[in-house]
Amino acid sequence: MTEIIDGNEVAQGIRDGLVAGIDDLTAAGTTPCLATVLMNNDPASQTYVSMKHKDCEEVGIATRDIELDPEAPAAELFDTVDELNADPEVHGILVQMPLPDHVDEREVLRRIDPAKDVDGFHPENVGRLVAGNARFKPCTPHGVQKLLAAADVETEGADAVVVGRSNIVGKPMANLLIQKADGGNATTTVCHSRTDDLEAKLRAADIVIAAAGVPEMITGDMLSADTVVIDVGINRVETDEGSELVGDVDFESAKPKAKAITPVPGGVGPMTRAMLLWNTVKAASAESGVDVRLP
Ligand SMILES: Nc1nc2c(c(=O)[nH]1)N[C@@H](CN(C=O)c1ccc(C(=O)N[C@@H](CCC(=O)O)C(=O)O)cc1)CN2
Repeated sequence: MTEIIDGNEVAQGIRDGLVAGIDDLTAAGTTPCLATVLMNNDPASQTYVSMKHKDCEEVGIATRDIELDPEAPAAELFDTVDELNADPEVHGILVQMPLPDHVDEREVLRRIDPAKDVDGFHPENVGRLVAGNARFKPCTPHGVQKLLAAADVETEGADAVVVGRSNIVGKPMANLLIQKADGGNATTTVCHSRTDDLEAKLRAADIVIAAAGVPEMITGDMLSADTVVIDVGINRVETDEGSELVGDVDFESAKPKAKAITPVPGGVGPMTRAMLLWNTVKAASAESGVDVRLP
């Protein structure tokens, strides 16, 4: 019987597991605080940011909610980041992606204080992750690791295939899977739009992480029996009945082939949010010197 890995349930467990540490930090005079900066009018981004704030409120993390006009000059965003970097009450800074075309994303990410970079996208933090000494693991791949662990999926010795090579998911995911650490030690192949014979690579995989951003591109006939399938894609598509969210995996055809599979929605998305809280608590703990146990 195929296991459906419930991301909402695993994320709730992470949030519950953070509360004691947040209470300890707050009692010691440091309430963890996440600042989000939104500079686009995309309804999906607005939803994600408001969900992040709601999650923070549930566990006792304070928030700052900054919205900038998408047409404002890039300097306004840089100034905002500088102010948040200098604010001792802010422990985590998240600039919601995507940014408007006139803003250089790399320049923004370089500007965030690496100790407050709870997305883990600053070059210093990317370098630390690659070197096996991560400060903040990027939230989506970290969430995938937690989902695999919750489903008792052994990565050590497994053949893992990551489909997608983005800086946010594909590259850090592959790096985590090859680390000499829990949730790593997998033999990892990264596939992308120029990969020859993707199907052969997928059929040879024990674990498939789909993060290509192409709706339902991976179908059941491309998979071997008993593959673990983690679907990172979150694509809004139009249907006769309106619009719906689908993953990069065609869930209905993949489910009977898979040993375990994540749904969309309710799979990786909630974990991305939960691991953002995790990183914010880690940042507050490091800044205050108060050690807390992280779930
Ligand atoms: N600064 C960042 N920007 C973006 C990131 C990121 O990690 N950091 N990732 C993505 C989007 N993302 C986070 O912001 C994100 C996507 C989806 C969800 C989520 O909870 N999805 C739900 C469905 C929500 C809905 O109903 O629309 C689910 O899958 O169940 C959370 C976060 C791009 N930008």
